[in-house]
Amino acid sequence: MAATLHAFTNAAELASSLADKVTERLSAAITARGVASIAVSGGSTPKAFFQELSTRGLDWSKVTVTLVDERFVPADNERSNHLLVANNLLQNKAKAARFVPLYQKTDSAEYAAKLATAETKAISNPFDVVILGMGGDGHTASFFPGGSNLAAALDPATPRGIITMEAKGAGEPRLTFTFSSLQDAALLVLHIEGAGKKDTLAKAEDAGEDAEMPIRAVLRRAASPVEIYWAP
Ligand SMILES: O=C(O)[C@H](O)[C@@H](O)[C@H](O)[C@H](O)COP(=O)(O)O
Repeated sequence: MAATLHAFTNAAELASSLADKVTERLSAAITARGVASIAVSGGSTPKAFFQELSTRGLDWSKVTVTLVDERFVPADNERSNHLLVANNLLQNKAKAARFVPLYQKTDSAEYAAKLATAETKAISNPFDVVILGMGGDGHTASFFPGGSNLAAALDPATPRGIITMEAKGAGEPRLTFTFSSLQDAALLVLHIEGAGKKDTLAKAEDAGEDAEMPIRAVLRRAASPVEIYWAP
């Protein structure tokens, strides 16, 4: 499906525009179905956007927020995406939203993935909004090049749900929604910032295997149009 680039002068302008777009989509879902869902990525890029979105006026009590992926660490660990979202998105008006974590206090990431799949099954699918990030190596979600479950994660036949991923550069074991869970969101966004990520995107848009730069699976095979939000 096609990708559209939305380029902004600076990160603040991008954050405000993306917050408006997401608010519009979530509000439309609430009007249509009475509920809305959004899955967001972690990392450093989305902080300003989360803070902007947290101030927007919509019926947050009807919104379920979850994560595209999570590090297998508890929510009080500084590497936790849950902590990032709690501190930057689930505040102000967005405090009223329901949050569904991926991390589960279990002995293994595999068992946590099983529990998280059951926990997240009830969230509307497709998602109303998915916000993806991208690493400099072309990973997105926890679809890392060389990842332990990369083929399964990117396989459109893999059922919706959470699987584990281990990879060099990923740090702890990861819990990630599969490609099939994310690729048909009503609003599918790739949020990247900086010249380096723009270069990575250009490389990803070139020929090559999806497995080499997993963001390619989204750019090439997502059922939904990919809205790329970029600022220098
Ligand atoms: O858990 C994570 O780290 C994210 O889900 C991951 O996919 C992130 O979006 C990219 O690694 C980009 O991270 P930055 O925004 O920090 O560059």
